[in-house]
Amino acid sequence: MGSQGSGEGGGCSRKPRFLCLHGFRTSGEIMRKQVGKWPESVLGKLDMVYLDGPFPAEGKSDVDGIFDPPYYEWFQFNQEFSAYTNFDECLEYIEDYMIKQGPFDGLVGFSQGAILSAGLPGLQAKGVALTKVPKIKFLIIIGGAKFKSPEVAEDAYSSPIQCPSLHFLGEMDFLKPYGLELLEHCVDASVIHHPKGHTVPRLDEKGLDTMMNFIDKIQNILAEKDQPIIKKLRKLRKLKKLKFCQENKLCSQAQSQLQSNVVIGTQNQNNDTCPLPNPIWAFLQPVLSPAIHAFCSNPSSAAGVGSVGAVPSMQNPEDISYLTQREAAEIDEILMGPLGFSVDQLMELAGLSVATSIAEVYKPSEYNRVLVICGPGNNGGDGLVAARHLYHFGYKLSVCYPKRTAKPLYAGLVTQLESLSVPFISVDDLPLDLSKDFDIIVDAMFGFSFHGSPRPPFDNLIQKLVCVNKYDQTREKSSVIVSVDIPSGWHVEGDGGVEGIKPDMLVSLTAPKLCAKKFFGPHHFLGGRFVPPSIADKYKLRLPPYPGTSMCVRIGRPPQVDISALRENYISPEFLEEQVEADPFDQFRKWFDDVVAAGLREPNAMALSTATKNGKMYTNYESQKAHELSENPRASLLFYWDGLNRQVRVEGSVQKVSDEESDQYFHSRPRGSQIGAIVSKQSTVVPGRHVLYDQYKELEEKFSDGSLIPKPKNWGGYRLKPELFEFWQGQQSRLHDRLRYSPEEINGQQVWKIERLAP
Ligand SMILES: NC(=O)C1=CN([C@@H]2O[C@H](COP(=O)(O)OP(=O)(O)OC[C@H]3O[C@@H](n4cnc5c(N)ncnc54)[C@H](O)[C@@H]3O)[C@@H](O)[C@H]2O)[C@@H](O)CC1
Ligand SMILES: [K+]
Repeated sequence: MGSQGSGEGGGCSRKPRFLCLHGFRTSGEIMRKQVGKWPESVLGKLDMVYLDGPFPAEGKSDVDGIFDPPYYEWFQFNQEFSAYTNFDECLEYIEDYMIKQGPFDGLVGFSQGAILSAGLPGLQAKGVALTKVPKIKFLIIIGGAKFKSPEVAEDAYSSPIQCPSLHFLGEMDFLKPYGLELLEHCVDASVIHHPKGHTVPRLDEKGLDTMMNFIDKIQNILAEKDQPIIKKLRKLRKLKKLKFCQENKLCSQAQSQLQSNVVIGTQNQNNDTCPLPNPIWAFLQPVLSPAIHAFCSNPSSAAGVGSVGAVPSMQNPEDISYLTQREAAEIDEILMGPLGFSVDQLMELAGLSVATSIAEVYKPSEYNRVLVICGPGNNGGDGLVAARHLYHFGYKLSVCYPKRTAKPLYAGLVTQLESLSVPFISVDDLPLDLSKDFDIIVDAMFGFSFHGSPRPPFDNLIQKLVCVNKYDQTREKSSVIVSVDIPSGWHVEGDGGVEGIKPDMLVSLTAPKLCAKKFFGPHHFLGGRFVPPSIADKYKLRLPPYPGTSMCVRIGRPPQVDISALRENYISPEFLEEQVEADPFDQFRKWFDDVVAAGLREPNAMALSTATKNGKMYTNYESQKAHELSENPRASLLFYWDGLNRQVRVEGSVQKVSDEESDQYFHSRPRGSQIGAIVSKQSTVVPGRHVLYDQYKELEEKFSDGSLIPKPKNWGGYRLKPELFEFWQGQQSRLHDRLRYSPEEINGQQVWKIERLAP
């Protein structure tokens, strides 16, 4: 009575298993043929089992002469379809089959089989049917509708259908209006529209795309459900990572800054990056002690104190969740309904994310003139907020907002911009070629509520943006287009190709929408850091974590760059001999204060470089620093402050500090760092991170009573006595400032000689 498909079970990559319920007075075999029109790329991904209805056809079949008998029916009904016969028997029959041949993940139904399939999850939830088999997780409904029997319908639709469902709606299908009613009742529905009538249609390109997305989605859900252990492990790993990072605060930014400079700072190796411990103040107060301490955990290797926490990023776009239009709107409703957010709040955060994403990629020194084009809805509101933040970040803003929304929120956003003297430009006053007047064009016209084709004046504005791409092909430095949430004019789910705007950057908000799969520009960012776990869980969102306190995170790989073309054109204030402090310690303190005031991370991070007697610098050998220092007790420290285009290099002689001093400093550090120093036998090979972590946990427990953590014997500090300073500041056209302070004796007095060096 049933006809098996190409099943295979077990494992996390198993195919979703569907029980297929055929149409009235047809059969499992006929349905197999009907569905057989779908390509192998679909059928090969599903395990379909075709079951015959329990009752032989009691009358003529519509497919008589088209498909061979026998024909079956699931239950019988009166003329109005309002009363059923043998319905309970039908339910029992299906349950019985599912017990014997299951488990099944979902149901595929056509016509009467579709009405039945779509009603079963509700009946199951009510405890009326399928009580002895696992919950139905997915539905594929072809030419379906709701039950007409009020009695059955009451049980079947007492709550919305929660499981993911895919609905086929035929333009010519007499059941289409009822199919739409059913659709309304489904919480997580995707739809394939087709031009045919009441039939199982072939899949056109668009339909195939929707089907593949649906299959992807259910496979992911199954993988999650089938892998609770892996999930737990992943969670555990995340937790461990978080904990470890919290206790080892050396920022990766400092690391990369240092690496990007001349001195390569590889922790534990010849050139160390280490946050300067508290005794830096000894250096900053030269009267007391003109020396720098570089504390290292192992005098035989002289290494840094922190650990480098990698900034998390989601490199593979395939690993990310994409939302349908419906899901995006639903999340919006949940956030602003039960979760208590207001639209102003979300808009502010969304707009800030857009501004920070832009600032991360396009520096105001190079891309200064920004035009924000705002649409009539919330996407336009995000644009207005982003414009305000960009203004404060140092960009020169203009806004085009042709269809203003008469709500206080929007009026407020406009007033805020007007008070900053940001010009509002009408569509007519925009130049023909936007790329002449603007470096960045922010497309905030339409977001996830866009439907159909753009109406005036947005049709023209979108056309203008399409032209920007064209004009710019001839220019050396092109203007860039940044789209907020969705490239305006694109269908939210990516249907119908992506003919229009081709943005350079897309900032997806909350989660990328399906159309973002077709974004191939160089910069895809995610913003809207307000999604609570309840939503992430409900929609099974897989999104990259935001690094640190950032409001945005890059999705996918950063664009490939031509390393030889990497060149920063620095803009810095004057740095003249006449203006600098006579004493390099004072000058250092001044710059250090600027760094602190600018809020740069880890201002005290530095690279320590040693040299052997013959002056050769080492970088990546097994740790030899202490050995080298004993051979040649000279070293150089490098402070690199990227945010201010500044760098200070200090050279001098190095001495070990007293054991008491090391001991005192060791115990001034957080207890986590103290334990970390014991655990890390610096520069020795470790079999895996877990070894360090386990030892760490063990010691943490041992010292959980607050007792004194003994300083490891081989842990101590070095003091560098500065003998030469070089202050560097990046300037335009690579005419950087370099001022060197070296000691000189004049009339028997030691003074600092200041000389400018060629860049
Ligand atoms: N949680 C969220 O989901 C958040 C969403 N936000 C933003 O809100 C956007 C969605 O906002 P809305 O729902 O207001 O919708 P949109 O901003 O996408 O656009 C809706 C407006 O566009 C008009 N429109 C639709 N199709 C059109 C067409 N073919 N021609 C001309 N006009 C058309 C509508 O009449 C309406 O005025 C998101 O994309 C995102 O940018 C953020 O503000 C905050 C958080
Ligand atoms: K947009």
